[in-house]
Amino acid sequence: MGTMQEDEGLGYGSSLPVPSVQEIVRADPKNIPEKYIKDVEDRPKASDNSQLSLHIPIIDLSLLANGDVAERRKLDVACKEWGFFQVINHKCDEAIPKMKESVAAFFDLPLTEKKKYAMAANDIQGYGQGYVVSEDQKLDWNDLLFLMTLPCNMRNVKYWPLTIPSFKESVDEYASEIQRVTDEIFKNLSLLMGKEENCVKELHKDMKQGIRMNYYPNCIRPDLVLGVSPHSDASSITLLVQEDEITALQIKHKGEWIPVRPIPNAIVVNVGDVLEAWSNGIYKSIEHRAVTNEERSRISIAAFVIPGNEAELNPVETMVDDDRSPRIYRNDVKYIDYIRYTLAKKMDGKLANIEYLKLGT
Ligand SMILES: O=C(O)CCC(=O)C(=O)O
Ligand SMILES: [Fe+2]
Repeated sequence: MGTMQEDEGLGYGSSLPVPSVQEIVRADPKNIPEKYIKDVEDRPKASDNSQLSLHIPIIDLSLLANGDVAERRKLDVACKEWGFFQVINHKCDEAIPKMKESVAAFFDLPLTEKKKYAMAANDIQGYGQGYVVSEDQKLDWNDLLFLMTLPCNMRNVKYWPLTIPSFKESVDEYASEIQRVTDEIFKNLSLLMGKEENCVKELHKDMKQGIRMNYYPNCIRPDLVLGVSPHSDASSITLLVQEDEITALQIKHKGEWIPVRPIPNAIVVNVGDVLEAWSNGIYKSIEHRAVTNEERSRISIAAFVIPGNEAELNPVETMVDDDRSPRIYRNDVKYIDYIRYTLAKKMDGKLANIEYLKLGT
């Protein structure tokens, strides 16, 4: 592993150290420190739109892989109207449970052990909390381990808990299976965008994958806190696996928070800000958040597909039409500028981040 990378971090930004929520709950399950109690208007509401969850599109990857045109059209509608879909028949059925077990084994380690993989002051990789940039911001009910996983030369082993026997093997297998699913989705998106099938892949220049492993402790007052505050992802797409029995992820659809009810074994995929820009806003990067519950902790695993630093975020020319869809995104932003901008500010919903990519800002 190159020492340069170890010393300099990813160059994306950093996050301030805060206590482990898992330890706060372990010490006293009744204690919810003030810093985690959201302002009244930001708290999750009990009113529940779970009926709408039934309409979130389901995409069959095996049909996409067979060139099924109807399924490809479903993918188009999913990215335009929802920005979120659940993928079935992806053939990751062995890799997913192994990955979940290894992640659970990590969070089961004693705090002193986990701290050996703590984020360095200049990096977002490692064990810690996400997007903490100011001493007085409200915090999320979440601990995480973030690792760059692909390509292999991006890995920084000092953050990898290799004392867990299965960890590296599970992540290796999971990362490459998720890459296979990603490639299939990108092929289809390229065709939908009127391009050659390798177009979206090439737009990334040096495509990378980073995996955020989230641990959300249970919370005696789920009405006061959020597992993850509303945000959109600074990826091209994100592929998430979660627990089959707990509904926690919510997406903002037509102004309402809608829970994504898990389909056992499915992978939840969402459009990130980068694909929104490439598609000139035709595909939507949707705000989402996660809530907690009183009874059970929850693990989720989010694989972010990330372009190289030098990748340009210009809209693809086939998505721009002076009459029907004039260009609304800038032609002069590189990924590194964008990621630095987003990580430097508090994670406060989608608008602020995506605005940076739009014309006239
Ligand atoms: O845990 C979840 O369901 C959402 C996680 C998420 O949005 C993220 O890690 O970016
Ligand atoms: Fe997210």
